[in-house]
Amino acid sequence: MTTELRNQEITIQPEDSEVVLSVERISKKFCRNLRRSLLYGVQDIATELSGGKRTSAKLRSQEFWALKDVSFQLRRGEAVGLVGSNGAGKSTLLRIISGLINPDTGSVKIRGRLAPLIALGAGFNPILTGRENIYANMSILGLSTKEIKAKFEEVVDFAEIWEAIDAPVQNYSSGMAARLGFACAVHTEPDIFLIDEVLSVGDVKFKMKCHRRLAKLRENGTAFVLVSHNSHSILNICNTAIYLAKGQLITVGETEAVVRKYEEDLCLSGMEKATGPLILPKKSPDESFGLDITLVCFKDAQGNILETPMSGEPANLCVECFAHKYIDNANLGVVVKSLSGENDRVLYFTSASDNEFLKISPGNTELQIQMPYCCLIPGAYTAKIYIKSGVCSFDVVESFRFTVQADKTISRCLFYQPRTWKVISK
Ligand SMILES: Nc1ncnc2c1ncn2[C@@H]1O[C@H](COP(=O)(O)OP(=O)(O)OP(=O)(O)O)[C@@H](O)[C@H]1O
Repeated sequence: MTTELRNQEITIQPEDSEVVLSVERISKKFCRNLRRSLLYGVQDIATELSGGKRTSAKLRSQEFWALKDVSFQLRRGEAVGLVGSNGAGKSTLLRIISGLINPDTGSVKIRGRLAPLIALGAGFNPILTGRENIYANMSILGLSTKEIKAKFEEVVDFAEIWEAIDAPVQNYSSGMAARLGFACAVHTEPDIFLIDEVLSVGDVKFKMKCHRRLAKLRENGTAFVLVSHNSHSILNICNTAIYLAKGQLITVGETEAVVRKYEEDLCLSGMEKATGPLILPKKSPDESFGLDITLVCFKDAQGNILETPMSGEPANLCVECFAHKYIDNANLGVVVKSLSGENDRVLYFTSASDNEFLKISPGNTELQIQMPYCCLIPGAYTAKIYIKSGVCSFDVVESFRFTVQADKTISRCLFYQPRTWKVISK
């Protein structure tokens, strides 16, 4: 499988008839201060009324870019997932695409009918009945009264709200309102479907029904933009993904690679990205127990220092030490923990448990744990490294922090397992 991650640059091809959605250099700024925000709004209206031009590409005091220069295209039948942490700008992007808010710069081109399913039930009037809301909602989504009449029973059947159809929507449970919102949107048979986190609502049976329906729509050429914090939904539904952070498009490309990059960043965020060798201060003779660890690092098979080991690639964990005397049965131990906190102890090995008793001569020595491949998945780790002889401890490094990266697609599991595939005819 090829892993393709692109940065911000994207070629917009307006002539491509398969393109149903083209988002071109969209930027949107907001102001966190409500009073100022209202003031700017009034100023902008006044400028426009007096024939002037808004300086929309510049930030005023207390404004920030919720989206900056975001471009992408969506073709018929394609599904793109939007990933990014809270406040990254995903919902803002969907709201701009659906026309709920205007961008400050850039444009959105849509070919065909668009159905935004941005907040389930949000498009409903609570005092109107389910029946009345179906008509109101579907006509906003572009269907004629005749078309809605023809689909009405199907919508009610899908939403499974037969007995409550003439009750006001404010009396519906959140699940019922969610089902009705989904049913209205899918039955408009849109060319582009925008879905924001809504697949996580409803019971399992209804979720499965939604997924089946979405698959059918997609077969018929509907394109999707899906926002979800659930990577599994994105991986199962989308063939491409976009990773947003602080309003910027970080990467766009094949779903698994983008989700991996996002999760890697998520896992590393808040902690310093640890790379390179750990050099330890020299010990005075009083502090030493006869053998001092002087350096810990990873090296490749050729002996070059590895800033970050790569999943699936050879990696030698090297421990340099200075011995004051001859030691004939040293035991080197390594305990690796994940800094993401999910897995307590991910690796633990000692030379003694491998029946290797290391002989160390006085002076400088490098001890190597040669690993044909690094089995750790991308993330941040800490290793405790010690050298003992029996119960006598010579030296210990409490925390050697390192980061593992990957240049290939690593499936979402706990370890990386290198493998080859064969077909043997019998
Ligand atoms: N109307 C608004 N006025 C001011 N700031 C806003 C407004 N709408 C959104 N923002 C801010 O813009 C940024 C992007 O918000 P957005 O809702 O698009 O993020 P998101 O990626 O959808 O986050 P989440 O995953 O939490 O839903 C956030 O900092 C948010 O606080």
